[in-house]
Amino acid sequence: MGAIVGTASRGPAPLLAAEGLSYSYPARHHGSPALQAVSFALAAGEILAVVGESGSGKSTLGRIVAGLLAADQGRLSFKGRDIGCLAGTRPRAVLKQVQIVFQNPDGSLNPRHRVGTILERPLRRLLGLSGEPLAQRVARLLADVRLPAPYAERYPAELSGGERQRVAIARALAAEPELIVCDEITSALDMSVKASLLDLLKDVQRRTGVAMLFITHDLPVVRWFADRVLVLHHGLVCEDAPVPAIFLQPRHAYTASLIEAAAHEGWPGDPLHSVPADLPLIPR
Ligand SMILES: Nc1ncnc2c1ncn2[C@@H]1O[C@H](COP(=O)(O)OP(=O)(O)OP(=O)(O)O)[C@@H](O)[C@H]1O
Repeated sequence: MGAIVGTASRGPAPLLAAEGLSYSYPARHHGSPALQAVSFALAAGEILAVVGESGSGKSTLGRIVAGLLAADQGRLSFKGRDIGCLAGTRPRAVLKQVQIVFQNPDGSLNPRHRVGTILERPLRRLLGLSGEPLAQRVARLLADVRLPAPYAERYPAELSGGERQRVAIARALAAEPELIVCDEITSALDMSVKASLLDLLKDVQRRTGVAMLFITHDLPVVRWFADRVLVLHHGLVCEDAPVPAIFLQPRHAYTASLIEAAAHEGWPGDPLHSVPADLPLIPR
C-alpha cells in the first residue's frame, strides 16, 4: 500500500497516477476517513475496476479522479503531469479528457432539453463545433451508443432507463475523453439491459481506446469486463491486481470474502449468460 502498484506502473508514464489520496467528508466528525493514502496507476486504454463493499470509498475516489471533489492529501497526475487535487485547479484540457458517468442519468440529464441539445452542448463548448459538423457528430455519437438518429428529437423522459444511460455515455464520449469514470452505471438496470450496455461500452473501448475507472459492486461483471481490479476496504487499497489473479489467487482475505459472497449469490449461473457469447470470460 502507498506505492503505485500494478501493471500500469511499468514502462512509460501511466495515463493517470494517484499517490496517497486521502479524504474525509466535512460532516464526519468521527469514524475513519472515506479514503486513506490510496495509490494506483491506470494505463491508457485500461479498464480498472474499483470494488469493495458499500461505504468503502469507491464513489469518493471516482469523484476525486473526475475532479468533482478535492482530496485532502495526495497527488494526481495525468500523462505524467501533476494536475493537483484542489477544487477548481484542474487544467481545462484535463477536465475535458476525464469524464464521469453516474449510476442515475436522471440527475445529470436536463429533462427540459432534447437528446440532441444535450449532446450538442459539450460539442460546442469543448470542441467548438457548429452547423453541419455538429449535426454529423451528434448523429455519430447516437450511432456509437446504438441509438436511432431520430432519438435526437426526444426528451430524456421519453427514453427507457437503459437508453438514458446510453445518452449519458454519448455525452461523456462527446468530449473525446481519454478516461471515463463509470460510477455504478449498470446498478439500476435489469440484467439484459445491463449486458447490452456493457457490450456497447466494451465496443466503444475497443474502438476509441478510452481508459475506464469502472466502479462497481458486481464481481461477475468485473470478471469479464475489466483488465485489473483495485479492491478498497474502509477507504484503503487492500489489493490491486490483474483480473485473473484477483479471481484465481486473491491475496487478501477481504478480496476472497468478496468473491465468495458473489459466488454465494449464484456465481456460476451468473449474468454472464446474458452477455453475448463472443465475449470472453477473462478478457485479453
Ligand atoms: N456527502 C457525504 N457526507 C458525509 N459522508 C459521506 C458522504 N458521502 C459518502 N460519505 C461517507 O464516506 C464513506 C465512503 O462513501 P462512498 O460513497 O465513497 O462509498 P462507496 O464505496 O461508493 O459506497 P456505495 O457502494 O454504497 O456507493 C462512507 O462511510 C460514507 O458514509
